[in-house]
Amino acid sequence: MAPVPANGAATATATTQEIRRAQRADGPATVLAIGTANPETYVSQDEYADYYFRITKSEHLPELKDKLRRICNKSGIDKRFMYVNEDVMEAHPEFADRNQSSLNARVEIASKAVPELAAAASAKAIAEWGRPATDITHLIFSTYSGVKAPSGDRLLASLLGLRPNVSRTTLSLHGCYGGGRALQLAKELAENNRGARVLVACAEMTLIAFYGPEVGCNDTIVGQALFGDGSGAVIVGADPVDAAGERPLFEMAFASQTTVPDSEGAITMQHTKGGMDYHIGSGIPEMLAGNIERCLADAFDSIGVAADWKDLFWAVHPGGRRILDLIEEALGLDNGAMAASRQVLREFGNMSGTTVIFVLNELRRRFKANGAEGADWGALMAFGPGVTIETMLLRVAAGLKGN
Ligand SMILES: CC(C)(COP(=O)(O)OP(=O)(O)OC[C@H]1O[C@@H](n2cnc3c(N)ncnc32)[C@H](O)[C@@H]1OP(=O)(O)O)[C@@H](O)C(=O)NCCC(=O)NCCSC(=O)/C=C/c1ccc(O)cc1
Repeated sequence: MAPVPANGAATATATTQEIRRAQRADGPATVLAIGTANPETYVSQDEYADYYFRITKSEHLPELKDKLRRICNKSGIDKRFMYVNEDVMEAHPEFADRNQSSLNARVEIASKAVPELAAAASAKAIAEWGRPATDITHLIFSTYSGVKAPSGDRLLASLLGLRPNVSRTTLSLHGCYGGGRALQLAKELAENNRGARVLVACAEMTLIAFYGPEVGCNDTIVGQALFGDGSGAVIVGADPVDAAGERPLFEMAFASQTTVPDSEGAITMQHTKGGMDYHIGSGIPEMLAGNIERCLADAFDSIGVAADWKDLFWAVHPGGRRILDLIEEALGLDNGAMAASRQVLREFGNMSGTTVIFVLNELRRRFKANGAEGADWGALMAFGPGVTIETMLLRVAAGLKGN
């Protein structure tokens, strides 16, 4: 057997197994940096019902406006950032009516604006990471907000000045679990490619699914009360290089995906000539609360760690206030356990797959403020169409300990 040098490079006579072993990282994937971005304009939740019915010229539907106001009041949201504003609606009045053809115009705008928003979040993550953008080896871009080919990952790579042989992947239509999916793939890439540095960028804009209210379509009212725009970026890599200033924030210990049986119709998304249609079933909070403990227990069993839910930190996708309430209840947690998720929901709303990265960022901020005292294991959970539940077990890493 030919020896493999200490730097991991295989010699010319090495076996394929030795080459394979040399390609793998030694340690687990870690989160090395996080960045977030939002469009410039935001709307306060108190004013949203008046604003939305005005810009979609729907004042003739006062009952629906009252319903939207009722849901906004119970949403746990203070404000949301959105690309769509009065100027966009002036320029594209057809966006208000989903029975008119508008998909082309939406995709035209989104195919530039969404990668630009992703570039803003990614640039912040790269600056925090401290290494040149050309050291990024893999890019995973997740969005459903208007896709065409060549896909947004190509534009994003060129906006950031990534190297020509960066290995790019776009994920689409994963809805609110896109961030969880992208992070799991980043973990696999980082652990299977020694030295890999994976940029995960998620960006969503409600532009693709923004239209006026319709009698009989309560999904639109619920969506209008909850969804916002944002982008989150994470740099993932194993075996952090101290000399390059890399300081790991979280270790990614385990990741899994679960599909809830008989749930196909519960959350759906589909492109139509008038944008993207979506359906949000009324029992989603109950469905998630009824399935989440099994996912967590299976994940911890897989790695042989006995966990008490009360001792974990939580990065749960805030799909809606009631989802957080029911999950906390199902797991027997205190009302403060999901404070990071609730804060992100309050400040930004539900930004689909991007939201969980904002929650991770908020957790990091909180840990930095208290030196990560007492924290060790945590769970990141994201949900979306399928119904799909993404679970990732995290561990606080060196970069969060001490101030
Ligand atoms: C904040 C909510 C919406 C309301 O709070 P509540 O404590 O349940 O309050 P109420 O029980 O008093 O309900 C208020 C109103 O909301 C209505 N409602 C309550 N969920 C529903 C319901 N899924 N249907 C249709 N009426 C409802 C409910 O019927 C009621 O109507 P009304 O009696 O006329 O006042 C709460 O139910 C909540 O957090 N629900 C979870 C929402 C949810 O499932 N989110 C996860 C899915 S997210 C997703 O699929 C994303 C897709 C997406 C797609 C496109 C994008 O651009 C971005 C994203």
